[in-house]
Amino acid sequence: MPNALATTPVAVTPVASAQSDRQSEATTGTDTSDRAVVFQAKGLAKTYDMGEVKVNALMDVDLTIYKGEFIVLLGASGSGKSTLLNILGGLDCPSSGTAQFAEHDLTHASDDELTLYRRDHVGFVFQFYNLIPSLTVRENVELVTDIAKDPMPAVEALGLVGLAERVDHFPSQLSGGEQQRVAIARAIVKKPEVLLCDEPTGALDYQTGKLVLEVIARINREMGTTAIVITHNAAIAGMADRVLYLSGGRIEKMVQNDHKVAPSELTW
Ligand SMILES: Nc1ncnc2c1ncn2[C@@H]1O[C@H](COP(=O)(O)OP(=O)(O)OP(=O)(O)O)[C@@H](O)[C@H]1O
Repeated sequence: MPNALATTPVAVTPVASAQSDRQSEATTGTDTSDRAVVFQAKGLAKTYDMGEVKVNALMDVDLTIYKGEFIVLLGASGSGKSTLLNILGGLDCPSSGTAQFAEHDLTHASDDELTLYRRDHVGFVFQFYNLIPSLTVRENVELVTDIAKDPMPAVEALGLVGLAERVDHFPSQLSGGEQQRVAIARAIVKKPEVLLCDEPTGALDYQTGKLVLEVIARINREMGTTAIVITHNAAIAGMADRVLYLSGGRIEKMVQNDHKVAPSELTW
């Protein structure tokens, strides 16, 4: 089987991209033409076929995401946010349309190719931290450094999330916010190009949620990691470069923020 991820070159022309991007650029006057494209989706659709019932989770999504952007995905429950994130992260495949990561074709990739794609390029953070309770904080992060191509030391990643002093503790000895920061360290230790976060503050209180958002913003700012964050909290939109509003499986609106707000300044 051809290695679609490794071999499919794609001529990407950012300005001639999605209608919704043109709408965003027209609205904000932002010129993104000189920036590298990380993700490009065209006519993306996902239908879950449940026999008699078909669920159109995603429809007609055109989207271009640029290197280093901080994107927030907002939308009602069931609007397709996780479906879109999962396709971009190689956890799911579209029913039609195309999705590209840089020069890699995600649409026709095999399971093995998607596994390699996720391993080499993507860091995931979910609402629940999924740490292994019997391993220390350092060992949880080293699970990734053991298989990654060019990781940073686990302790360095834990330093970036402010947990250098806690490396020999077990998850049960940490608060929820600290465990989520370990999960972020585990996601970024392999220096992924993209960090995909599905409701990373969903299980956290106000102050702890802000701390976790600060960490994600710092990774985005200091490592240049493209970040896409799903949230139900509209206040978080203020920290994004660009906000995508999903409704009924479609991108309803995109808004470019002229000024980003630091998470510490957000209120809700
Ligand atoms: N594996 C699946 N099988 C069938 N339907 C699914 C599946 N996954 C998602 N869906 C449906 O697709 C639609 C979009 O779901 P998705 O999880 O992407 O929404 P969401 O915006 O992330 O919602 P939430 O904010 O509640 O997490 C929903 O109607 C959902 O029920």
